[in-house]
Amino acid sequence: MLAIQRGAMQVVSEVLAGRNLNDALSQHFRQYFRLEPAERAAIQDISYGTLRHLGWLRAVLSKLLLKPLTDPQLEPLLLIAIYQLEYTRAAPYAIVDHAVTVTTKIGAGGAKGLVNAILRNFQRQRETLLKLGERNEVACYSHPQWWINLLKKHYPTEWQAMLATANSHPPMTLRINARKTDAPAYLKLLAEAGIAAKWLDDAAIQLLEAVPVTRLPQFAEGWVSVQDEGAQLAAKLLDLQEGQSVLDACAAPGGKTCHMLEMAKVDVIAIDHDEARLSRVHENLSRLQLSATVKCGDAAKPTEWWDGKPFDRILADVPCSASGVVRRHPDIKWLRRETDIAQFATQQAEILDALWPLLAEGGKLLYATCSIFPQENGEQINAFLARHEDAVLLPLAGEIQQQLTPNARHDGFYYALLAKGAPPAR
Ligand SMILES: C[S@@+](CC[C@H](N)C(=O)[O-])C[C@H]1O[C@@H](n2cnc3c(N)ncnc32)[C@H](O)[C@@H]1O
Repeated sequence: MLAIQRGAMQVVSEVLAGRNLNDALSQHFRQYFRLEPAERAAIQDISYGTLRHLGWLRAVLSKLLLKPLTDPQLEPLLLIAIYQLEYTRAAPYAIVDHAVTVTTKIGAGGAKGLVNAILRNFQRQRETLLKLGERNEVACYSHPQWWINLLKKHYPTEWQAMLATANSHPPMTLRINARKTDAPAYLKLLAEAGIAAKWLDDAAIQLLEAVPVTRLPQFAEGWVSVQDEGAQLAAKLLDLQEGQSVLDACAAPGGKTCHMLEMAKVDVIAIDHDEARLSRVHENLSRLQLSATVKCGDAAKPTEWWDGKPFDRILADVPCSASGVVRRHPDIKWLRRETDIAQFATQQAEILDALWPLLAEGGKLLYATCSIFPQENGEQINAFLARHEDAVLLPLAGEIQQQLTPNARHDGFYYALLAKGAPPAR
């Protein structure tokens, strides 16, 4: 357990210093390449869990500390150890003993007694500490206060359920490649492989328990991809017709690009401004045996990459707060600042305004975010409609709500389908 605790401590410490959780984990696994798969999985689980429950864990720690910690490494070590004591099945004595040993290994041996005392006090005072959330919303919901306040304001009846969902484990959902098979046939393959699953809708199948993709039948052959059910709506809402030209303006890692190509014979240009992330688009296209034109470019500056031919369909899956997918990325809620929301909204408006002239008359643009904050969603689209007289907001097919809030089936998403017509005569 030493390598596990030390690893989780280092990863959580990096995130608390401002680093993205996935990057911190990948870097750790590159550096400690001899870790066993089970050790990697445990480091990942403890890091995710600690960040999921960070609000409560920090409240507990501050209650147990009589004075501030002098060594910055001790906070993440104590947080992950308290997380393990409360949420994992590891033996409590081993958690405490190993945390004390890690204290020495990281050169903080002088704090061994303190680490031991805090963890033992946690065990003794657990019942009282569990009640910390009664008077402290950050401890109760493990989200920053500004985030809780925004949800209370915009979702007065749903906010508590939304925060609870954001702290839960996300479902693993598959998208069946319609060019290779269909959902009923793939469900049979899953059953034969001993993987329990249920069919949600169209191409979406939810696994009852997450498995590594290498266990999925025909994954390498491109029969299936991992994609949330909410994300699978984008390609469906675009109403694609054979032969259309489609721009996917913020495409990486290519989940929606590939879904569009699986659904219809269309010509897709996939743009993203992040060269490194574009390699994932190439990988996905290649595994699924699909093809698109992939270009590195800034969606807000089309003159740098657009050949002047209007598109029939545009998908603007814009950068956003990602507040609808926090259960998949629990670092997000701690790394975001309230002021980031307005910055995202400005960036999104720039992208939308820059893409609108690229849409053919009669064409459709789908604006998408994985955010639950109205400033990036409904308010953004209302402001866009006020600026563009030739834009019309269309109802979504199948009476799908524009704002999807996260639930047991899908993550939080927002969709607005805009059609381009002539501006009204004056
Ligand atoms: C929500 S993700 C897109 C997910 C993708 N559509 C999918 O389904 O797999 C947003 C993407 O926008 C890209 N991005 C952000 N700002 C951009 C810009 N100005 N121009 C182009 N891409 C941008 C990011 O690099 C990121 O890959």
